[in-house]
Amino acid sequence: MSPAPTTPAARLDGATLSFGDRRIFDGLDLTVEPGEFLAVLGPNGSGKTTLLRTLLGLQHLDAGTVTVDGHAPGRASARTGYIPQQRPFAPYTPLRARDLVGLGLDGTRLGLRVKRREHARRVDELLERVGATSYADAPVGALSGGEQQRLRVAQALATRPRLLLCDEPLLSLDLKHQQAVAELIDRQRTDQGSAVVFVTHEINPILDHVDRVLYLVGGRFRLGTPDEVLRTDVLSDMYGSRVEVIETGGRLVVVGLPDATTHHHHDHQADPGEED
Ligand SMILES: Nc1ncnc2c1ncn2[C@@H]1O[C@H](COP(=O)(O)OP(=O)(O)OP(=O)(O)O)[C@@H](O)[C@H]1O
Repeated sequence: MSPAPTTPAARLDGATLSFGDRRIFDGLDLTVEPGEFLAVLGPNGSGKTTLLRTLLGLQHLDAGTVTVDGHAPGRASARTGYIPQQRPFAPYTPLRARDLVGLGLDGTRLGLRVKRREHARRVDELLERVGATSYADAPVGALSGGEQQRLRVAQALATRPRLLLCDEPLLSLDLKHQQAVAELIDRQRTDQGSAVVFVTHEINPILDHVDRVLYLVGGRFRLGTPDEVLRTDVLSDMYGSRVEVIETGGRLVVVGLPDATTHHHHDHQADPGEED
């Protein structure tokens, strides 16, 4: 049974969460419509990954509600695709490219388990979709970062998710691969109406695809189109100091961000498969 077309892909109502005395979300309301591309921006530690974990059902809120495609998030795993932050595979990882993509199908619930031939056909289709057919049988550890990332996209698309959660999927890719991976993700929403929630530090590679931006800073948020949010007055207000947004050659450059907001990573990765 497919849900009514108006069911939001994801919805947070009054989401409130603190870790100790650190407020991450305070009355966050967010509705992501099917087919919408939402970029999530903000400095280190502002709660971007925590937002994805909330939508995966891995992080409980102190108050407020969350639904994914109209259901509690933990119950929506087949409706949710997840591209985790990029960690390169170890050189001798005993998986071929096609095995990795197949894991995206195997992870679904028992009743949905597909027959072997259908499984192989679907893996081939996914490999082709991300342009990975030529290295389908290569060991994943031997592939370049960009090739590995294409496979992760294919894996996340395996269940034709209603909601695609992406945690900095362009990190450490060169410009060409950034564009290619961004386009693959974007195609999923235009072809199949998936909503995309895309965490990033760098808006420019996806600026052409983005419908709205959620900007998180210190427990506060702003939500709107890139033009509404990525502005000198809005960001200066959020950071509480002068931050300038300059547009140059179709790119947005943000100048004057406080020091603590330079790039850096946490390593609390989640495997949504564990929840099933
Ligand atoms: N389970 C947890 N327990 C305690 N603190 C946590 C937990 N999960 C996250 N935090 C803290 O909450 C804050 C937000 O973390 P989160 O990883 O969501 O930030 P982020 O915006 O994704 O940051 P980055 O850009 O550095 O990846 C951080 O200060 C982090 O240390």
